[in-house]
Amino acid sequence: MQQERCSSSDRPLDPGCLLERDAERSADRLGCAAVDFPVAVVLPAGGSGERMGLATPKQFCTILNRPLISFTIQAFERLSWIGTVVVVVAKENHDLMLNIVQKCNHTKAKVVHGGTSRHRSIFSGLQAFSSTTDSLTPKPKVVIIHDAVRPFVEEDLLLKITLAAKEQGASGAIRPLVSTVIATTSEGYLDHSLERAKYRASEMPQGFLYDIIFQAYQRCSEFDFEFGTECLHLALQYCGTNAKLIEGPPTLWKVTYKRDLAAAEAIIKETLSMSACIIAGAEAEAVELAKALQKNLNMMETDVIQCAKESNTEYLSKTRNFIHISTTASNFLGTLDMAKRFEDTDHARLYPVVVVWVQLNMTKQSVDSQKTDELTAFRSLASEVIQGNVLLYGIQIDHTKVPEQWERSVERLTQITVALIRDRNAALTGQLLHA
Ligand SMILES: Nc1ccn([C@@H]2O[C@H](COP(=O)(O)OP(=O)(O)OP(=O)(O)O)[C@@H](O)[C@H]2O)c(=O)n1
Ligand SMILES: O=C(CO)[C@H](O)[C@H](O)COP(=O)(O)O
Repeated sequence: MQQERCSSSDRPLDPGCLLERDAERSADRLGCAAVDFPVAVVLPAGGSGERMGLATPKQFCTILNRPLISFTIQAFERLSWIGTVVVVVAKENHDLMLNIVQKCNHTKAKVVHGGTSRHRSIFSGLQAFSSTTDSLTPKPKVVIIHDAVRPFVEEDLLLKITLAAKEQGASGAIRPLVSTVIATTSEGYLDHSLERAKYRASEMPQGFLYDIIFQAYQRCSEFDFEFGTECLHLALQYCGTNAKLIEGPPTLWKVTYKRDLAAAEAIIKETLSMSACIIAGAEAEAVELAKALQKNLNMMETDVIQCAKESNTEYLSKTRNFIHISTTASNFLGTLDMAKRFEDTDHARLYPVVVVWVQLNMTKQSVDSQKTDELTAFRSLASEVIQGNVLLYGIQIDHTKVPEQWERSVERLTQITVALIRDRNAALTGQLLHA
């Protein structure tokens, strides 16, 4: 197997850690070493998403075929040092949530019913651990509370929050304020403004010694339950625990309005488009095209390999984008094999896998009937594998020995490939485009 790889040192970190990268694997090892006490999570997901203005509560809105809440659960579940993830939902969404848990295979998730306010829902989630009969949810030392609608939480921050909560009793993520906060008079005039540099926005996740936050909720007032928005405040007011504040990244923001869903989708798509694997076979022209494509795809981390053998599964953990170059007209058996394998394995369960079949035409001799058969077969394969979350596209490119013409074709091939990978548009699968 041949392997060539572009440098990745100047690339941004994954928001939401969608793919298992080396840095995360080592962070998880660090997490395991540093966290030698039980940690659990409560995800309040019992709201109705009024400000989103959709019939479906925002935590159940889908991004790339998967409910938003599943991304958030996965951000915790993938960490070996985190135990049970209690998901708190409204009673009427119980079955919906159980279906999501089953379909997305969220093995650490436990679903409980929430209340009429966020604080009531969080308290319900905490009570799941105080049951003496349920051995599935033993009481943790530290509990992380995180809004179900903040899908991009990374391991290093979770680790800091957890360790600070263990030391101080409470901890929370903060961000600098974007706008200045002002107080208004009852007549709608400016009363005074706060000195922005002195204040921070309180975000999530927050971490607590379980006993402290549980006691704070037991002691807090009906007014707190109904109108309060800050768990850290409850820990301070009712248990005298001053939270340690930790600055988090901008990706912690809460999906609140419709535009936030679009932004979350864009972040996920961008992250999934950061790498690709080009499978070129052994033929000289295909290898030449693979190298030209790799050079043009310089904004992505790319590997060129000869074949996608079952024994060689290393490439699977690195990317969810595959470009298969074949020179034999009408022969997409290799692509078929690969697409089927993704469908059969778990690789496409959480994120759609893109397979771009590049057909390098060495001659222009294929007759129209042959082309129609080929397209029909390709479309039927694409509609089959999309059931397993594999998005299959085709691009034809004519080989030419005229350098300028070839360069233009390769440039077009690059642009179409990038557009298909970035957009992950299900409606375009089964199309045979021409570069
Ligand atoms: N009774 C409630 C209300 C809110 N939440 C959860 O608390 C988190 C943050 O709240 P927010 O963004 O306000 O969600 P919603 O209440 O759903 O939105 P809105 O205020 O626009 O109605 C969300 O994950 C939401 O599902 C909850 O578990 N139980
Ligand atoms: O980040 C917070 C906790 O400190 C917010 O207060 C929390 O997400 C509440 O959500 P909302 O008030 O918008 O329902």
